[in-house]
Amino acid sequence: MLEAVEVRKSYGEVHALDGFTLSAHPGEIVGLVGHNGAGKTTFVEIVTGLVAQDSGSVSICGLPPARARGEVGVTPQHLGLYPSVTVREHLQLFGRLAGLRRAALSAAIEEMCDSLRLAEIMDRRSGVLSGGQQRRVQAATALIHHPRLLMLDEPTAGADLQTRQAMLDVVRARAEAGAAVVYTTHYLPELVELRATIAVAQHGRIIARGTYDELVLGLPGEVRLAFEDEGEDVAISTTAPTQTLISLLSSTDRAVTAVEVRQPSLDDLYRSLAVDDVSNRVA
Ligand SMILES: Nc1ncnc2c1ncn2[C@@H]1O[C@H](COP(=O)(O)OP(=O)(O)OP(=O)(O)O)[C@@H](O)[C@H]1O
Repeated sequence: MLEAVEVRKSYGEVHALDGFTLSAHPGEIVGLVGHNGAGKTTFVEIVTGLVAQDSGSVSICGLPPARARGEVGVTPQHLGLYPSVTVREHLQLFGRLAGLRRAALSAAIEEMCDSLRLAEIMDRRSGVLSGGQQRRVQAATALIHHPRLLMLDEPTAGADLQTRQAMLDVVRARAEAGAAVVYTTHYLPELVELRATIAVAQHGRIIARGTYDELVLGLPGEVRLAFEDEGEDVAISTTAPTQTLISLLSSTDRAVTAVEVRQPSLDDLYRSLAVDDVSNRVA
């Protein structure tokens, strides 16, 4: 579905992509993660045909990005809606651009209205919507034509719990229906919920690729206990936080006032891969 091999893109001396190789298969959700400046958005821009790579190849359903636009749905990181245009008009516009007409267009608008909970805002102009509502509209414009490849660049940034859940549900449903999805995020629990595979980007290349179990399971999380007495809190780094908590609770006589269980996070993953937080390598 999506095959990108050794893609390079520089802006002056900044190597935004420096041999970026990634594929996504039908039905697969690839969680693309990495520190700020790792090259995620640049990759999304190249796959969606907004930016041309300097070298390397990108193919979508066997076609280069410029000829595969109809196969791709994209939610850019920065919202790109027309402030004076209503939600309904956005969906009509994007649906028509994708070739939907009459009954098929109406059915697609209805589907987006239901799955992304847009009913109450359909006739409001996008400029007056909240950030989370705008995120849902943006997602609807990307999904309306059932593209075979979804490029979703931090689609839940700033979204509340309800919006996030609606978005995750619809993305998972699209993957189950056979779409390939590239989903960038800074939030690991979303990828767990999406049952995504994970690709870690650093300095414009993918440095680790695998399932959650392969990359994250087994990394240490943390258990913390606070006590009623004046004694110190206990904090233990452990690969089995829940079991550790149970055994700590059953082995102490002190009165516990608070417990905290932290599962491994993306930062733990980056640490395990020795990913540094420095932006880009410069020539
Ligand atoms: N149009 C541009 N002109 C100049 N430099 C750019 C441009 N677009 C991206 N860059 C640079 O390329 C590098 C990669 O940026 P990119 O936005 O792809 O990172 P990212 O992984 O998406 O980061 P974030 O998590 O912050 O969104 C950064 O150093 C950025 O400053």
